[in-house]
Amino acid sequence: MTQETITPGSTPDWRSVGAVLFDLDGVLTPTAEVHMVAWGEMFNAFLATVDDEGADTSEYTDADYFAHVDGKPRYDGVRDFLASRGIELPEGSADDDADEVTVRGLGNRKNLAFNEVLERDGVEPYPGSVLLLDHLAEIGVPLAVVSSSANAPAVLAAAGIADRFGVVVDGKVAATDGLPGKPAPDTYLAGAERLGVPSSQAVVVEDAVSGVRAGAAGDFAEVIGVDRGVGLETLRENGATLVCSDLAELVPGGPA
Ligand SMILES: O=P(O)(O)OC[C@H]1O[C@@H](O)[C@H](O)[C@@H](O)[C@@H]1O
Repeated sequence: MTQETITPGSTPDWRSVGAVLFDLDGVLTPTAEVHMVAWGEMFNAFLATVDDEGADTSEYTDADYFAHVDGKPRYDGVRDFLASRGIELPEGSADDDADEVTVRGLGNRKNLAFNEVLERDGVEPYPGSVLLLDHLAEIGVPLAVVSSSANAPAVLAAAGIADRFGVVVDGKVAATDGLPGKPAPDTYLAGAERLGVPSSQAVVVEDAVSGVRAGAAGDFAEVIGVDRGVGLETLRENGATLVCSDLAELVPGGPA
């Protein structure tokens, strides 16, 4: 795979693509921002309670999100961030109540905050992403969503785009089927397989470092990185073969 940046007039040849596998949060909907706020509130409240000289309890920032949490399954994000600060908690169980101080308890706490915002504010898809979905539907390319989030079906429904995808591999599907989360390629490979398309003919579209790594670890035709804050260079360095700032740039004849 070679690396390119979208330039005016150079869009992928979508008619030769077997399928497109989209990440959701930050690619189709601006919900990465909702996740970021919910994680920040939860982690900073938690860090304020940590009394351990060996732990780094300085403020959790967006840089922590991009480095340790973005794109990963919920509890992997908690575990990886805590490890970066020298903090280890018991795992807990998936149905821990959100008050318990465990990896799962903290993840559940954040999930309550995320769902509160989703219910209160709703969500609109990125207009540029809808333009690309429209184009791909018009030329008949099979589409899947491959998201680490267990909330993906609720977000797709709230954004009014659920019916555009033949397959959704979300955090719950991955847990049920025992699929390792991003940065492992397994959820993307499962998306292609469920659409009945060889992965080598499928394109991955991602905004997170863990996600472009997942794409690069599979044998996909292309890994497109969309920069929503991670940075074009970082996306490239981690395996994106093509980078852009908005999916409208990938629509033939669209804004470049
Ligand atoms: O907690 P959820 O909704 O299952 O989501 C897990 C992760 O899903 C990813 O899609 C998001 O990029 C992350 O921010 C989020 O933490």
